[in-house]
Amino acid sequence: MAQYRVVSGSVALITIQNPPVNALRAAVREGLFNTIKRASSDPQVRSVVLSGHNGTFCGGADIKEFGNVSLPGPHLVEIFQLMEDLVKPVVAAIEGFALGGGLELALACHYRIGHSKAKVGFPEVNLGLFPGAGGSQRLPRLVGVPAALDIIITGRHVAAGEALKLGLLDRVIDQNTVDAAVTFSKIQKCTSPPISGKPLDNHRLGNRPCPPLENMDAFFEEAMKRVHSRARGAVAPITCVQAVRGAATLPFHKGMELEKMLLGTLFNSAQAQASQYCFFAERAGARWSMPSGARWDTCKAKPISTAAVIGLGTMGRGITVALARAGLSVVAVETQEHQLAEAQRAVSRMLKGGGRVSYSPDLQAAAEVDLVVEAVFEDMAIKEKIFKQLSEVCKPGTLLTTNTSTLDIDRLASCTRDPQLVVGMHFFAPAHIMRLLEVVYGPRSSPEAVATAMQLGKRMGKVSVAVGNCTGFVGNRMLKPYLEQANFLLEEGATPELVDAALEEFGFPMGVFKMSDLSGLDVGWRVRKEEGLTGPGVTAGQPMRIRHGRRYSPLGDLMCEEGRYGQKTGSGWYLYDKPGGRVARSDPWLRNFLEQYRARHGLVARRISQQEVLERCLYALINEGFRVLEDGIAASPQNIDAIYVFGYSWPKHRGGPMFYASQVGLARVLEGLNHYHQAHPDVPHLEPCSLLRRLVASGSPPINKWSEVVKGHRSQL
Ligand SMILES: CC/C=C\C/C=C/C(=O)SCCNC(=O)CCNC(=O)[C@H](O)C(C)(C)COP(=O)(O)OP(=O)(O)OC[C@H]1O[C@@H](n2cnc3c(N)ncnc32)[C@H](O)[C@@H]1OP(=O)(O)O
Repeated sequence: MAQYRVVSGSVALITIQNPPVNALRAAVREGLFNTIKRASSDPQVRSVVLSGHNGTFCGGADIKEFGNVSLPGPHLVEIFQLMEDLVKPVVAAIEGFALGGGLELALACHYRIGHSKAKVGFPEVNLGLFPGAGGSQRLPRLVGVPAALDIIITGRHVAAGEALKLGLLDRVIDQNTVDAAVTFSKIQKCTSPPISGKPLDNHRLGNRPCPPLENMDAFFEEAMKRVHSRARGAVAPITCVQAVRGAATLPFHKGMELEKMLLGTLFNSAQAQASQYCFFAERAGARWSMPSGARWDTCKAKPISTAAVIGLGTMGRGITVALARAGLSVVAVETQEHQLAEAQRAVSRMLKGGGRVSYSPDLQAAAEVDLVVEAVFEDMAIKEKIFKQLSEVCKPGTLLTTNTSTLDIDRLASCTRDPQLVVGMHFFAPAHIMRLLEVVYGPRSSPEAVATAMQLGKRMGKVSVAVGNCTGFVGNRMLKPYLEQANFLLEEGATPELVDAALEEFGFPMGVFKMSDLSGLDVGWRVRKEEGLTGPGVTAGQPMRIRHGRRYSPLGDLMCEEGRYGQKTGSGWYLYDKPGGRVARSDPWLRNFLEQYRARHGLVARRISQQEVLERCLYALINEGFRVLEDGIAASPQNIDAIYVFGYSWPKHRGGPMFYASQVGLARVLEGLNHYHQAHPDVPHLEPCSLLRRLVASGSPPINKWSEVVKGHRSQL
């Protein structure tokens, strides 16, 4: 766990060994504690080098241990103090990553030498924590308060070059880092009078004062304001500011006491648990499986080096950029000449002149590629035609994928020669930025096709989740009842402002109505027309607020009929200063419109609380999530949560909808749904799904045990 060797005659080389990232689990902490003591008392040893096995220094504390009430083995703070106090120079040899507790370990060393490709950082804030093993106190003393606060609050990875400039690293080298650190440590020994300890004092960060900061009060006030407005209810970023303020104002030992107290408030908090759950949910998608039993570890991906993107609207352009950035050679096809020229300019701008992209107005240009992503207009007839053509044009074995967000993958597959080569690759806008990729398999998609799309997602840096084929797949299927509830709430007396405020306070960056204005109200309108819910498909005399015997809200359709498509037309649920404007203002027209609508339909507006908004919107969405599990469309609640956190901006500190349901308590969610369904019996989305009932009847097991209940439940359906 921590290997000890004496090298070069007098250097104790301590190597952390805990693959894959050398996380500091109990046995590693034990090993570090013992080897530091050994180096201290070994008369042959004059200096110490600390390194990580297999090219990674240390990925920090072991997140898997965090569920424990008290962590076993020696505490990191104790180990780091022992190391800092050592009277022999200690040098960190940093290759790969030094993150979280790994960077705190390096800060407790007297010197830090990094490889030019190394990355350091404090990502704890993403786990609902902050650097609570001395990092919040030592980093500001080394690099100053503003730089330290930025690193701690953002959780970003700092490249070696920047770390050198900040003074976080003493040297950056391109050669073998351990060898360089060994040589460096011996020089320190030669220039330092032996064993007195005094010459190292300036390198013990705990002994140093924080570099002074002018206008400190104003600086921290401003920082706190910024964090409050961005944190959207997350507590960890606020604690980061409090801890760094402690470093700037208190002596080290007092700062450490404050750090301990603050960490105590976060460590087992609901937000920390939710954020840490997200860490593992993000990675769980890679271990995909299909109902056929095909799995990630038994299916091989096809090699892909060339791709074609068909259709260069906003999505197609983003997809082209994402593929090119992943190193593929891309043919971008758009039949409309003016759109092609515009897309070429936009893609070049985004790629800043890099990437291998060629452009063509002709589908024939896709003849030789390994994979196609179709990203044309969301219209089944057009897509079917393109898939037929692609099937004739492309070389045998080309994977044909579609970016459709709702349409039937299997229907598209049936237009092709090789339906097993067809899968969905559902990107999220903007496609070159948003992390999520839903990889949708149809009943005939081959495991190899799924493996290839998943592998490509990984190359693009996406969080890829394999899901089954149904209308809307996982994400949009669950979104439908959420949007529906928001519209019903408007009918009953709420305003877009009230609904959005509740959701934004919950932690979404944008409420549902601001989000609809951003994406364009016409998108859903077109889908509803295709589904025959509105437009010419609706039979004359059909009541406006009922479809297929269920409650229906035509509000979105009426807005579109008024030409209010959202930001793009300058008005939607809100008013904007111009078409394309971004700042939403309340619109008196809308208030009037809603009043008239309610009067026309005999609806009496009532006061609606934020709690009702949250419960109806979120519980309806969660209920559909249980149906998705029940139908086997998603393989696990973790997959659903990853989709929501990385594709729909569900707040990470709430852990995704299914995790949130487990935190609220399944019985309470069930009770809420029962209550709202009784009040609205014509809304099937509010009727609790049978899997939820069964989970509650099974005693509401923790989320990692749901799969057993799901299996039993599905076998009986
Ligand atoms: C008690 C004291 C309290 C506070 C002080 C200290 C707190 C901390 O240190 S919290 C931990 C801070 N560190 C991190 O947040 C780093 C987390 N890891 C990563 O960001 C990445 O893993 C990486 C950048 C280090 C490497 O990325 P990559 O090469 O893409 O690998 P993976 O992310 O797929 O990870 C591989 C494998 O390792 C598991 N893992 C990674 N880090 C940890 C960890 N710190 N603890 C436990 N497990 C870790 C990860 O889950 C992957 O395994 P699975 O595929 O099985 O999930």
